[in-house]
Amino acid sequence: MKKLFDEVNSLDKRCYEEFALSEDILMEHAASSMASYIQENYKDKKSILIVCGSGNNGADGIALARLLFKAYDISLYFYSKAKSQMSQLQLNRVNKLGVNITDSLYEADIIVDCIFGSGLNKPLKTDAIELIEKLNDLNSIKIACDIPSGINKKGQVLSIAFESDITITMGALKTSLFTDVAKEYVGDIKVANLGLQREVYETQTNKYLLEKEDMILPLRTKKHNSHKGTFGHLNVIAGCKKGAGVIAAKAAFGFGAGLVSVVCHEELDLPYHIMQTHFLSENCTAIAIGMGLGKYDKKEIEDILSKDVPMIIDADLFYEELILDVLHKDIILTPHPKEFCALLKLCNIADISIIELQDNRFYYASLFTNKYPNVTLVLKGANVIISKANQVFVNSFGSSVLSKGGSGDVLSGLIASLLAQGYKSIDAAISASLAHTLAAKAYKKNDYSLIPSDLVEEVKKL
Ligand SMILES: NC(=O)C1=CN([C@@H]2O[C@H](COP(=O)(O)OP(=O)(O)OC[C@H]3O[C@@H](n4cnc5c(N)ncnc54)[C@H](OP(=O)(O)O)[C@@H]3O)[C@@H](O)[C@H]2O)[C@@H](O)CC1
Ligand SMILES: Nc1ncnc2c1ncn2[C@@H]1O[C@H](COP(=O)(O)OP(=O)(O)O)[C@@H](O)[C@H]1O
Ligand SMILES: [K+]
Repeated sequence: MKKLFDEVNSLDKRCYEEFALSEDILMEHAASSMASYIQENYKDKKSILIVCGSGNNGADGIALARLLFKAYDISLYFYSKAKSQMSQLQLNRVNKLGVNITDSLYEADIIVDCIFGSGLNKPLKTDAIELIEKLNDLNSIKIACDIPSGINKKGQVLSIAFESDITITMGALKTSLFTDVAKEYVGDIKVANLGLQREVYETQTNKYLLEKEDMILPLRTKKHNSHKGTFGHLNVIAGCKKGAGVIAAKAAFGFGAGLVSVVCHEELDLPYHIMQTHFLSENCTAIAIGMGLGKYDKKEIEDILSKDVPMIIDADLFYEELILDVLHKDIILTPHPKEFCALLKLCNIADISIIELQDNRFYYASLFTNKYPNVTLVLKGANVIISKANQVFVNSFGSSVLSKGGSGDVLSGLIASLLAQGYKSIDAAISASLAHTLAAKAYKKNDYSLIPSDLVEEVKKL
């Protein structure tokens, strides 16, 4: 996993104070990382338009113009006059070289957005909105310097933002690049070193971006003397919408649980390898409950929730007060944003709209897991936030391939399967979430066509 930071100003400050690096050195490395990236990846391209604002994000762009001068046909466009000390210094340097400064926006092969970076501190004015709109309409390769202009430090987009293909971010990865809203704009994210190796530049953090290597698949090869019970017995509680529980059960079986039973009073038409019971199995090693629950018998659900068995809770139960009785336990919750808003309200943490939540996902996820430190929260979305106590992990591998009914049930099944096989809650949540999104990534048919069973088939091949 890679470290994530809410801000890097303090990290830059440490470079000046502890390592005697100057702002000029840091900026030279920032610009030079962008120059190398462009030269390595776009050898065949000719023209580059660099669009600058008045602060140091603009200064990065002016320095980039100097570094690529003569290697490409470079033009600088100024949204506003160079104001910061560094941008004036950089401007002085390019003026001496004779870099072209233009007042027209044209479709260069590459556009580099250096209008606003971490200093965006107020809503965009109309002229900035119009500028970004025009840039977005151009059919160029689009690179954002540090962060696409229009995204603020919290990862919010108040009006519009630059739609980049690549964001080259300075020093370290920031949480603002991993909100659901930002995902529409950031493209591929690269990190530029600022004159120090990343491990030296970075300090401690409690937030991490998950990588493929963080997925630990159930390993059977070390368990030779095994039988089905070795790999756990999952009980999935089916409710009114029985399909949800059945999807979860199938996903769980495909992900390694030795036995999977669906608990339901009505007779179900299940595949032969999935069992049905009317009550919890004596030997069950994990429970999945909530998906498709609908109307239920309160006493029966209370009884199930009171069991001392690893448990994942999903969907309809986030609207029920019953859930308050188990939030002190080591359980996993997998709400989507609407369900999480309902849960926050039930817990008296906040009464907020989905928009407010989506604008502050990290904040509310942490508020919740700080209040309930034994719970592992999997807050679903374009970038899934997994949090326990004060630790936060982000899974950014998902895509709209997953925007289909039933995708969440597959995720619940995968998590439940790992719980049944003995994973700790946080490990089950991380590995299953990665398996879920990487399976979707591996799906090769048309984006729109995925059904839950396709996802399970891809999970089997990971
Ligand atoms: N620190 C370092 O060592 C390194 C920093 N680096 C780079 O510096 C960047 C941060 O630079 P920064 O702090 O100068 O801020 P930046 O993003 O250029 O914007 C500030 C300017 O924009 C203006 N402005 C703001 N909002 C506005 C609005 N809505 N509409 C209109 N104007 C608005 C604001 O105006 P003011 O608030 O003064 O009115 C000010 O003039 C960072 O992202 C990275 O690229 C790298 O080189 C690595 C080393
Ligand atoms: N655009 C997207 N990008 C990434 N992941 C997505 C996207 N849309 C949906 N997902 C994922 O798909 C799943 C949907 O879950 P949910 O809404 O609970 O579905 P359901 O209840 O119908 O099974 C979540 O894991 C979510 O993170
Ligand atoms: K920018």
